[in-house]
Amino acid sequence: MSYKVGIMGATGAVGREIIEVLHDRNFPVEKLRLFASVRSAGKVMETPFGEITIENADEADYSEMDIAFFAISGGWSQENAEKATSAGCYVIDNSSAFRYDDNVPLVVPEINANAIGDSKLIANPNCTTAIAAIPLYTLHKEYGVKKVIISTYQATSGAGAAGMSELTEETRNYLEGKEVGNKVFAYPIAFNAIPHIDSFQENDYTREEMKVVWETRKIFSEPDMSISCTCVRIPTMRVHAESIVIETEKPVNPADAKKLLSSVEGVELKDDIANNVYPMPITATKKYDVEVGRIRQNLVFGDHGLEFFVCGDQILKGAALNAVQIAEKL
Ligand SMILES: NC(=O)C1=CN([C@@H]2O[C@H](COP(=O)(O)OP(=O)(O)OC[C@H]3O[C@@H](n4cnc5c(N)ncnc54)[C@H](OP(=O)(O)O)[C@@H]3O)[C@@H](O)[C@H]2O)C=CC1
Ligand SMILES: N[C@@H](CC(=O)OP(=O)(O)O)C(=O)O
Repeated sequence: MSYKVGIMGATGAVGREIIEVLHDRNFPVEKLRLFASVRSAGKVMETPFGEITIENADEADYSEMDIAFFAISGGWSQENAEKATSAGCYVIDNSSAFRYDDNVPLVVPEINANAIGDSKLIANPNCTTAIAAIPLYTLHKEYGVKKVIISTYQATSGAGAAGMSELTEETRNYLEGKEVGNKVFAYPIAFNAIPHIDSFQENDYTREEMKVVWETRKIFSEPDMSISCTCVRIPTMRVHAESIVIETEKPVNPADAKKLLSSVEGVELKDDIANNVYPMPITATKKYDVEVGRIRQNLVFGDHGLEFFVCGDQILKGAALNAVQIAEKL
């Protein structure tokens, strides 16, 4: 069995990576179609599947596709998902448009693949959420996680291809002594750290921070889990890093937690401080597994608390890889 696959937003940071992951994982593709805006329509893209001419996403005929990966924007997904699913096409949506809809499964396959059921529309989680999810869920199952506090260090590619270009251009401007500006980010990103990702909410958290709360609860089926997050943009190209503190129901110790996490699919334990081994964006880049390390007993919660650091390629596990894993489950 092989499938007719469409990628909507194929020229973007996530779309490009979906093409690579489909090829790398030998997804059974009968025909691959690439779609983007009218600006890109007609251009030819080099892919591991050969040269493919980009089509206008607004004119897609979904009856010609079995699965469509949506990687454009929330608004575009809102406008087009129904058209696709009613034509019999499965939609795996990378945007936040449907994640909080009770009728749409929000899936990290290693955790809640069974939530897919017979839904034609499946939401892919926020990247910060997806990267923390597997180590957190593993510890939750074993020790019962009562409270979670996360601080993030998020890469510019989280803001798409334009975010990466702004980092490169503004770093060059800075080093050449030229005026430094900003369009994608709220302030110049070069040599900076900006505690502001997505819009501010009524409770003074940002929407990115609240996504971690809402989505973790939904994926874990734990509607009351106590979670708080601070999201910060830093001048890296890709990979989101997260410092995570948990309080647990049962006593927990770092040695047992390391042993547990070392056996989990999707996690690479990088924890050997004697040899300076720990997670970092430069080692986690283009890696499917999320790196986990710096695991230690938390000083505040004592033997009922852990503190650790994760680094995950947010274009992969936070978007393209997770989306393709959902397609594999389908
Ligand atoms: N970057 C990340 O780490 C993550 C992103 N996501 C989500 O994935 C989606 C895509 O993000 P990302 O790849 O980063 O974004 P990019 O800005 O890098 O890419 C956007 C893509 O959408 C296309 N596009 C833009 N406007 C339109 C339009 N009006 N009609 C049709 N196509 C259009 C672009 O085509 P063209 O080149 O022709 O302009 C491009 O292919 C978003 O919903 C984002 O929130 C989710 C998790 C992580
Ligand atoms: N907001 C994330 C990336 C992203 O697109 O997330 P979402 O799919 O939840 O909008 C970041 O900027 O790092």
